[in-house]
Amino acid sequence: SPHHHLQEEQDTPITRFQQFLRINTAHPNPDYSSSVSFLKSQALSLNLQTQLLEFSPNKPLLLLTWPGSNPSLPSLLLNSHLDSVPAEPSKWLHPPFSAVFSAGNIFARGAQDDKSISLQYLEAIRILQNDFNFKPVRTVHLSYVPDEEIGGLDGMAKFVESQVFDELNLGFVLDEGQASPNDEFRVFYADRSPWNMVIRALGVPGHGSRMYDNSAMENLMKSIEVVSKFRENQFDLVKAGLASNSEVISVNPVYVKAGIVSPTGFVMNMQPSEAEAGFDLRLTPTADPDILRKRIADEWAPATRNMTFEIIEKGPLRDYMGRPLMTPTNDSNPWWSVFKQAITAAGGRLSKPEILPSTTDARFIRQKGIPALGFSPMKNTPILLHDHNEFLKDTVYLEGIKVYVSLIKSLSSFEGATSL
Ligand SMILES: CSCC[C@H](NC=O)C(=O)O
Ligand SMILES: [Zn+2]
Ligand SMILES: [Zn+2]
Repeated sequence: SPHHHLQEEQDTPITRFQQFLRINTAHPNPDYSSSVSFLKSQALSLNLQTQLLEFSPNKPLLLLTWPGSNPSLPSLLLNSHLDSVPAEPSKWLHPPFSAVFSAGNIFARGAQDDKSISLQYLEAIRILQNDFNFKPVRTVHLSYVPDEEIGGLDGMAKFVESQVFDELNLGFVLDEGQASPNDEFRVFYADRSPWNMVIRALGVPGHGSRMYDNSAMENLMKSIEVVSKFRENQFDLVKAGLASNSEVISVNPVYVKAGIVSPTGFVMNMQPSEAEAGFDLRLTPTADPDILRKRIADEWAPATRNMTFEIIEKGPLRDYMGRPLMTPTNDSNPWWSVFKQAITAAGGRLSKPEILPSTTDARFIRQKGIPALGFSPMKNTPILLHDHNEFLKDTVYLEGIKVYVSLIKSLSSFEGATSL
């Protein structure tokens, strides 16, 4: 239709957002090269410097730079990730990488997490250049990193250890947050840290009809009961209003694996000699990892019941000084008041700073001792990251750009001392 034709011809913040969302960045094969080309062309139109880094084969990291008038001051970094979690198209109203515009909402995997901020940063810079003729004092960098959704080990974790990163001389970093269902923006000063835990049981095999002690399944089920009790105690704190969701340690079972399998299915009359279960654990920044490990060894997977366990720590728990990975949100952090004032100046209100229930690449930045806040300006928006039918409203997206105009303006022209 002519109308459709007209829409395709337009180049607006919304059509640029749709174009970016149409790149299939889902794991396990995110199309990094198309995303990088798209972002590079945007960067060129803004006269930003571009640097393509590659810390792992075929996992590019795009670094953009808007030089400040006083490059000796610590710089600002606006970070986002290039990749997305997968989607199940059959469970969506619209194909997840079609970026369909429907009743004001743009539907796509990545609309909230986190392609919105990837482009809002750039759109804000476009406005600052074109409408305000603004020139930053501090240099502003933008990083587009691979692999955040699978732990960041080939992305941000390697970037922060590089010489390029050191030479950025970063003073403050903004990374992604989560949507806010109410009228206040949310801001995150810490992440919970993930542990992948597998517990395994060995036990006495035997005929499916026999009752005896110490089968692998019995041993595993006893453990699952103990873990469930711990989970319930943590969750009770939340339900009683004594802690928020992200202020307790979460543990959730994600798989169980056992049974003797034949080509026709599970053998029903044999009790297996091995069984295992996997759990997603999230530790609060101040949780004591040694105490938790001891609890796991003593109570969740006791050797006395032929149990073993394995923990894979997905990233750091402490910074180089041994401190929990938390960015101060008080007067000890000069960036905090600049951040807060910039939100107010944009007409926004902030809710009390929170710990993020999930995990982002900001933990690698905080580990280096650099202050970082998680922030995605999406208010009056349902929290749909990793969910079906992820969407963002056009007006929310556009208002977010204005918030970043204010933030980039304030943070990059702040000339006070900033060492924490
Ligand atoms: C093991 S690190 C995984 C990071 C991931 N980040 C976003 O969802 C998360 O699960 O929180
Ligand atoms: Zn994300
Ligand atoms: Zn995510």
